[in-house]
Amino acid sequence: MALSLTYNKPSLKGSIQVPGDKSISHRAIMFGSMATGKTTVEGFLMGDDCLSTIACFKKLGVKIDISDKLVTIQSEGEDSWSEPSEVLDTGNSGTTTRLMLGLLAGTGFHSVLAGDESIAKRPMKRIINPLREMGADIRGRMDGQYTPLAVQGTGLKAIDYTLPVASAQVKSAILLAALKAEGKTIIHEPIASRDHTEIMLEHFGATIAREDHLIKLEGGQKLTAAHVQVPGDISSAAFMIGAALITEGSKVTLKNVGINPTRTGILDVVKQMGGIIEIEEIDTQGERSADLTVTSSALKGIEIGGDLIPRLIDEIPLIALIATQAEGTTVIKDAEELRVKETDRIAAVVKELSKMGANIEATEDGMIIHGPTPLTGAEMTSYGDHRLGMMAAIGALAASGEIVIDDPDCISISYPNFFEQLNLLTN
Ligand SMILES: O=C(O)C1=C[C@@H](OP(=O)(O)O)[C@@H](O)[C@H](O)C1
Ligand SMILES: C=C(OP(=O)(O)O)C(=O)O
Repeated sequence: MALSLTYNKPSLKGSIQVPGDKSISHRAIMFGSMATGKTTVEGFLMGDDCLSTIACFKKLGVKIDISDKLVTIQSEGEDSWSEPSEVLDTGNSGTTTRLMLGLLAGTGFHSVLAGDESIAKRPMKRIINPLREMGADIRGRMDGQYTPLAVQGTGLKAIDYTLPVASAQVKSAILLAALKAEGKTIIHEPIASRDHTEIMLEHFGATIAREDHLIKLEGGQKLTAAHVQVPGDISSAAFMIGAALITEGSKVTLKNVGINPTRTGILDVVKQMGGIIEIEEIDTQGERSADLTVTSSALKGIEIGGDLIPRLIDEIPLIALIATQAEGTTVIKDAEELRVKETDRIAAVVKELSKMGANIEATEDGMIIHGPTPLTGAEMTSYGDHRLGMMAAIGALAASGEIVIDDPDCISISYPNFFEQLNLLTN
C-alpha cells in the first residue's frame, strides 16, 4: 500500500542504533553454516535479504535458531549439508544469490537458485565465469547469465584471477569456492571493494594473505565456529546522516555504526561537502565501529569517482538527494555498476528526483546534480528498490508538499524499522 508523507520542515533530534550490517549478517550465516560447531551472531539484521539467506541454509539442513536478539547456527560443517529438495529462494538479494553460487559449486550435490523479478535481471556471468574456470558446473538462462541457476556440485581447482569489476560479491564467491578448491587461489583486485569476507575468513580460523591488491587463499582449510558481533550498517545510517544534514536545526547520533574503511566513502563525501560529522570510535573485537554525530550543515557540490565509488556504491541514491540541497554542482562518475543493482539506479534516481524538482541529469556512468533546488511534493516510485524507497522518504523531509511512496514495504529488505526510527528522530 502506498504511503503519504508530509513534513513541515522538521528538525531531527536524538540518538538511535541503526540495524545490523547487511553484508556482515549474510556472511555470518554463511560462515556459521560452513564451520563446525556453534556460531552465535549478535546484532544480526532481520531484514528480508538476510532472512532469505537463513531460509536457504535451512533448506540445506543447517540448524539455525533466532531468539532473543541472537542467531545461533549449529553445523557439522559444509560436508554435512544435504541436497535441497526445493529451489533455494534468494528473494531480492544479490549477495545471497552470488555468494551462494560460490558455496554450492564445490558441494557434492545438485541445487537450484532463483529469486524475485529483480534478481532475474541481474548479471550472474561475472560470478559464473571464474567459477567455471575453477571447474564449476553451473547452468542457467543465456549460458548462465540469469537465474534460475542450476548448480551441480563438483570438485574445484584453484585459479589465478583478475577481477574485471570492483565487486565484493564476485570476490567473495571466488573466495568461498576457493576454500574447497585444490591449490592456492590468487585474486588480483585492481580497486578495493568491501573486505568483510576476508575479515570473516580469519575470524573463523582460516589463513588468508592480503597485500598490494592481491589476495591468496589455500584450499582445503576447515572453519571453526565463532561469535560474530555485527555493527550497525553504514549504508542504512547514511539515510539518517543525510536526513540530519539537509534539515535545519538537526543533531542526530547514530550509535555503533560499522566503519570498516572499505565502506566509509559516505563519511569522506559528507566531510568534503562541508557536512559536520563527529566520529567517535568504539573499542571492538571484530569489525571497527563508531558513534556518529551529525549536525545540519550548509553543503557544497563536489566530484565523486574513481576508487571512492566501491566504498559508497549503495549510498549514491542518498548522495544524489543531498546534492540537490548543496550549493553548486555535484558530479558522480565511474558508477556504471549502479545500472545493474536492484533496479537501474542511475535512471531511477534521476527520474524520481526530477519529479521532486531536482536539477539532475543522467550520464552513462553516473549523474550530474546542480543545487540547491527547492524540493516539492511528488508521487514517487521505488521500483521495489529499498534504497530508492528510503531516498524518497528522506526527500520528504526537505520537500514543501506531500510525498507519496508507492511501495514502502520494500524498505524492509535492508532497514525493517526505518519509519519507526525516522519517527523517533522527527518527534
Ligand atoms: O558483498 C556485498 O555484501 C555487497 C557488495 C556490493 O555489490 P557488488 O559486489 O555487486 O558491488 C553492494 O552493492 C551490495 O549491497 C552488497
Ligand atoms: C545492491 C544491494 O544489495 P544486493 O546486491 O545484495 O541485492 C543493496 O543493498 O543496495
